[in-house]
Amino acid sequence: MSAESTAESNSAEDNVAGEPAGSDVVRIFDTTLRDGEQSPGCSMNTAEKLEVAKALVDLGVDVIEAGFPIASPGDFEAVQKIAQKFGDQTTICGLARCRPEDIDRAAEAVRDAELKRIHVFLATSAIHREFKLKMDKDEIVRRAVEGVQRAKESCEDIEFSPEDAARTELDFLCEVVEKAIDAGATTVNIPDTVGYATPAQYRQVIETLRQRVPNIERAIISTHCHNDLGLAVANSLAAVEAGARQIECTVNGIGERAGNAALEEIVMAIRTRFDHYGVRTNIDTPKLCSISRLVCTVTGQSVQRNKAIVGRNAFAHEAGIHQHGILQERSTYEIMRAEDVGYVGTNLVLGKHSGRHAFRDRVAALGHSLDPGAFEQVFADFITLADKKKEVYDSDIVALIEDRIGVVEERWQVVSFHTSAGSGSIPTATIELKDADGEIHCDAATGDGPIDAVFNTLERIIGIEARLDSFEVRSVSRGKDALGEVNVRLAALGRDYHGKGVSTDIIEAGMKAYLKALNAADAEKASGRQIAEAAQPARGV
Ligand SMILES: CC(=O)SCCNC(=O)CCNC(=O)[C@H](O)C(C)(C)COP(=O)(O)OP(=O)(O)OC[C@H]1O[C@@H](n2cnc3c(N)ncnc32)[C@H](O)[C@@H]1OP(=O)(O)O
Ligand SMILES: CC(C)C(=O)C(=O)O
Repeated sequence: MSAESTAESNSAEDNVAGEPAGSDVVRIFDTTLRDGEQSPGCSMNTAEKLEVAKALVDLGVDVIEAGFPIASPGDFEAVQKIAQKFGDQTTICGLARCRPEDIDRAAEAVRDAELKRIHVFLATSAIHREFKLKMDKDEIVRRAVEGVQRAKESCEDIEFSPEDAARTELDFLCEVVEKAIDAGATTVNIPDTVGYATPAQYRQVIETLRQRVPNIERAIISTHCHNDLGLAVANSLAAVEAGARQIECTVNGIGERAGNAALEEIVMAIRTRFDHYGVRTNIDTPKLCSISRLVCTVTGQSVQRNKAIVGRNAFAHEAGIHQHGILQERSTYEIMRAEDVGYVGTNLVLGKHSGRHAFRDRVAALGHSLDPGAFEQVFADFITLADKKKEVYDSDIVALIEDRIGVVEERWQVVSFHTSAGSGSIPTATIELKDADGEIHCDAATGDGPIDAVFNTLERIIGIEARLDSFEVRSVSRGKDALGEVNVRLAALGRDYHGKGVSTDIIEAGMKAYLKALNAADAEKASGRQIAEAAQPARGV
């Protein structure tokens, strides 16, 4: 039976969210930009968040939790811009504590979205009540109800989360959920905040809510599972078996501590095991790998090679017996097709004589849509690369696209560079950079090796001292002339920055990566200067 035919056979009884009760659609609520961003080292700027939001819309997620607007002006701005830009295509959600100021700020941030949601949360477990919130059960219920009611004044679509639900006494959880629905919640999310649940136990929590909460059919039951014991995906799927119809998850499973349930794993488990779950999602699965790589690029955090669905080895077969089986019949060792998740292999592609039409087709087939300006830049990079390299692969094109992602304003650009190194000589770099006003700055420095010398020279010209925390280099495709990709992470001006660069010359790739990170630091330094200047009383008036 196809997913579509099952969808048609649903019961017609509607809940207040307009979804048929017992619907076979599992909504994907993506929280990469909120819980994912809470992961150490994963913070993103507004331009990067907009880039990820666009990819999430293209992927087909049902809800984007774009941030926690009260947390900072930057968070507010990102949620507001995402709401303005994408709020007519998918639901944009802002998170709020059960506090009037949080709820009003979240309401303001999502106001311009046609499809909007406010997500209010309050912890309900005994540990959180006693030690964190210092509230008794009555106060929790009162604050939860007041929070939902206040949110309801500015938005129809309200989600309520009893934080740490999986460790909450079941009787009390049922009471809070019932009152939150009566107050107007259209989705009730049951978080396993600390990743403590097991699949059987979590399944039982959802079943109990469905049996004991009299108004439960008026809301969608949602999951939000953390991965502290590596059970986030298994727990989310167990909840689907029990009737949950929204899953909160993040791309690559990033998030607080060990992370959240990984979106790509949830989606492919539901799709691949339709025979078991009998439900479907709205996700365009061939875009899974490209969004995974996008999130790696903007956060500077790569996924491990053996990561399910999106890891480099997810469809690689090394052992002879497996290769033999695959050659006879693919399904002997593969339960899904690489093309169904947009896995980028090493297909030989285009050459320097290829035109824009063929290149645009290939970019689309790789799961990317570029605006005309970015397309022209990537096409120019491709022609330059095809001139240098005998064979250009899909993975090279992906690297070129990602090299352009998140590049908003490059305050400093390379005009030329030269390095010298070798035994018996002192490694030296000489670099010319152009600043935002077009002025050329040239300097030279030495280092422990040519890369160190390049980094020291960049710091001297830009005037920012940085500490290099990590430097990773990998080959993007095969062959000695392969593109090298360098990822750096550095600390400067009290913050962490990361950058990625690609080139067939790994010294140049390292320079591009370090410059991207220093450009981001310098942009923040400049905006800090502007704020400080604006705060000064005007002089000479
Ligand atoms: C499980 C989750 O992922 S929840 C989301 C977590 N995300 C974040 O925390 C985002 C980043 N956080 C922040 O920027 C800040 O913590 C802020 C702006 C939200 C709050 O900052 P502050 O006002 O300085 O408070 P601080 O974070 O130190 O303490 C939290 C306060 O909120 C209260 N609180 C926590 N959760 C809730 C809630 N759901 N509803 C109402 N109050 C709550 C705490 O009891 C504490 O109150 P107190 O200040 O009266 O003691
Ligand atoms: C705000 C809630 C849903 C949360 O992030 C958690 O409980 O982990």
